[in-house]
Parts: sequence; C-alpha cells; structure tokens
Amino acid sequence: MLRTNLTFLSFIERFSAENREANIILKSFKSGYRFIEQGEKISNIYIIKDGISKCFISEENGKDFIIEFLGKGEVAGELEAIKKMDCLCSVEAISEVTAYVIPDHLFHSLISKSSEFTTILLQELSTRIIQTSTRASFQQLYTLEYALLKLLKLQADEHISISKEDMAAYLGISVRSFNRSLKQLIDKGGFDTPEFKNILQLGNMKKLLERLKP
Ligand SMILES: Nc1ncnc2c1ncn2[C@@H]1O[C@@H]2COP(=O)(O)O[C@H]2[C@H]1O
Repeated sequence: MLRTNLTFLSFIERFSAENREANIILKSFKSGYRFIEQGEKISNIYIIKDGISKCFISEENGKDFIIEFLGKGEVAGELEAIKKMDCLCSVEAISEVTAYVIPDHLFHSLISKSSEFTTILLQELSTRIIQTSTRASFQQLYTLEYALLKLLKLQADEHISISKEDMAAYLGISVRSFNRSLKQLIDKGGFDTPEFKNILQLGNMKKLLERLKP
C-alpha cells in the first residue's frame, strides 16, 4: 500500500552529492499539490526523499482510482520518459513532500551509463508489477470488509493516516460504501481467522476507527 525504495533514495543522494554539476534539485510540495498531471508531457523524473504522495487515475466518469501510495525513494514520471507517452496518472502530495527532480536527459544518460541505476530501476518496475497484480487479485477475490481491514492494519502498523476519501478511492468504492463497510466491520468485530483475529484489538487500531466512525 505504501511503497518505499531506500536503495533508490541512497543512490540518488550519493549521485547528486558527487555530481553537483548534474543539476539535480530538491523541491518541496505542499500537501494537495499535484506535481504530475495525468495526460501531460513532463521533462523531469521525481524521486521522493520525504513525505507521501498518491498516484491515481481519473476516469471520464469523474471518479478517481488510487493505484498506489508512494513514499521515500519511490520514483514518479519514469513511464513517460521511458515510453515517450503522456503521463499515465496524476501524482499528488498528501503530506508535505520533498523530492529530487531529475531532468529526463540525465535519467536517460544514467540508464545507458550506470548499470547500478538500471538494476535499481528494473527492480522497482518489477516490484510494481508484482504489487499491482497481487492487489488486483486480492481486491477481486476477497470481501470488501477484508480488504478494508487490511488497509486499516497497514496504516496502524506504519503510523500513517489516510483520509476516508483516499481510502475509498484506493478500494475503488464511494465514500458511502466505505462508511457502510466500516460500520459492518465494527459491528461484526473482526474476522475469525488466525491472521485477523486480534487486529481490531490493537491500541492504535481503536484510535483509527474512532477517527473514521461514520
Ligand atoms: N502501478 C504503479 N505503481 C506505482 N506507481 C505507478 C504505477 N503506475 C504508475 N505509477 C507512477 O505514476 C506516474 C505517472 O506519470 P508516468 O506515467 O510518467 O509514470 C508513472 C509512475 O511513476
């Protein structure tokens, strides 16, 4: 749910410190700022140093679907650079975000000259395929309450807080359905499986549920 890639982050921190002339700059974005807009052409690639962004597709019916939350070391904008296509989705800060901004010519030169960089990038893209496929299967094959419980547990574990609207957009449902599922989950008191039996009893889970109560 919240992706990070600390290997990518340490590579770019080291590279920009050792190659000041490369013009990699660090930019800060306020929460709510959309630094990549779906359908546009961009000339930079971003590697997140701090903070969390959401990466989402807006459909023509006005609904948004959150593909992934991107944290430390995650790259954004690489598809447009590699495939020479318009940006697949939008990327927006949901907390204060700082990111390394890499001009696309430098990104391409790193791919052709640094096998370390290319290996990290290939690993990242492979992980994205694995995670996106696993999530698609999970969300199709389990009940909504089960997916919601898993999403809540991840937030409790990682001490992050995601708005109700964003959680609904991540699960691909309306806020109304989200509230209904949350109520069902609270009323039922959890699932009788070894993995989830005690989740609702976690201290920070109680606080999370209080905040979200419909
Ligand atoms: N499945 C995914 N998981 C994580 N990030 C993604 C995924 N799909 C797209 N992105 C990111 O969102 C960015 C939007 O702009 P780009 O299409 O240039 O590049 C995209 C990727 O960096």
